[in-house]
Amino acid sequence: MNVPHPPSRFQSDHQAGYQSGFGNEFATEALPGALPLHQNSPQRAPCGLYAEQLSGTAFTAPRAHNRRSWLYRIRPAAMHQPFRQIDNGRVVSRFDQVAVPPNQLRWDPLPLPLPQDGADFLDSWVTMAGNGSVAAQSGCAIHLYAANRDMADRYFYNADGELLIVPQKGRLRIATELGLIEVEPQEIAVVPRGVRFQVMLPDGAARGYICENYGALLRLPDMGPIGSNGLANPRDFLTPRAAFEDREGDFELVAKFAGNLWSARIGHSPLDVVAWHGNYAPYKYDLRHFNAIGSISYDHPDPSIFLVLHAPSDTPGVDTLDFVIFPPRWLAAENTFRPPWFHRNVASEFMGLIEGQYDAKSAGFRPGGASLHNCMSGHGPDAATFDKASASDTSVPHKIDQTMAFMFETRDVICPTAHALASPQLQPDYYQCWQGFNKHFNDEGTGV
Ligand SMILES: O=C(O)Cc1cc(O)ccc1O
Ligand SMILES: [Fe+2]
Repeated sequence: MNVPHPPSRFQSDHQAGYQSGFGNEFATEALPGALPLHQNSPQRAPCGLYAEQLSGTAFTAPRAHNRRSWLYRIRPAAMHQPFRQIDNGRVVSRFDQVAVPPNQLRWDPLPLPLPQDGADFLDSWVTMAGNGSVAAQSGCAIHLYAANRDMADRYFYNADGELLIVPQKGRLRIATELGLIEVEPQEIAVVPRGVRFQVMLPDGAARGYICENYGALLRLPDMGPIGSNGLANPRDFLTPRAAFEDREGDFELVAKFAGNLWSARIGHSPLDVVAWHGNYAPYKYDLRHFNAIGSISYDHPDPSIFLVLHAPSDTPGVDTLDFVIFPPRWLAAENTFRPPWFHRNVASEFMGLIEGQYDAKSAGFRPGGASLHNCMSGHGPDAATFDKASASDTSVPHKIDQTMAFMFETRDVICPTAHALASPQLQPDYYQCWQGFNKHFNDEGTGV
């Protein structure tokens, strides 16, 4: 049933403004005086609003990691009809159902939906792979989206994890309870577990990647000997100012909870938070601001040097999830094989490409595509890249430009879904890129 609703009236104190800093204690109000001062839960909150706490970590988490926000809203979040289970579509949350091949895997980009097969951001999720467990709050799922419809009159929240959204094509306008985030390709957005939101597509269509992090909240890495500056700088992370819509109608609230999708009717927009304060909030980051650090002498550092955000495990130094990028940068290492080397890792690697070409692959890894190299599966430069880099002049620096690749790297094996293994986008001949290596070996002792 299509009931016309009044147009969205999204009100913000600074429509285009964000607050800067990673995990800061923010305070923001879309109406002057809506935020109570010096107390969270006054007997009667200002402007007739309801006060509500949203916790992202245990109440007793150490102060440095404790994340919660206080929301001052037109109606409490509890006010909606009961949820009923709906079809999960192509969203998968269990990864123990498929025998995981140790093969290197690569996929072409997902086609955008045809106009007649309209799909909004949420409809369009296709789970490609994942690990861990929603119930144990550890691991992650990796989804692709390819959408061509706004999420009009429906809203979503994910109780299973925070969402790291990596647009590859088209902008996203993510209206959340805590304010509006607009992202374009080369930017990322993170929507915390539980935060309700709606996604609009200003360009009519959009495609990208989502990492659903079931584990500890993503955070900035410690930097050790790098020092106090570099990599992703905290002030480049932007959190929206309070913005709200006061909108009544017959709307849908979709929840992802315990691995399944659920739908409830709601008679008002849940994006009705007029003011909030705290440090549990969505944010965005422009990957082009990443301060890439690399070798200025010889050899190629481990890709952990390009870590943007990570979700630590309970084992010091071992992450459940790393988000790593391969941005434009100068390569200056002398007498060095400069592209990614051949390797096998204990960790598992799911890669995507936002723009351009990735320096380990001469062809076949396309923007919007994906690759998966699991625990101890050999991979690295393809034969053409190896030949070129082995012959290049390393006495001069070389700029890798107009590219942005990324990697979701995990401690646990990344298990592809049945859908991903049967996908028409799967490249059956990917292994061929490592078949053309010539034998250079000679036993006379001095190289090739
Ligand atoms: O596999 C890849 O292309 C990612 C990667 C890049 C690199 O420079 C070193 C190791 C690594 O896994
Ligand atoms: Fe790798």
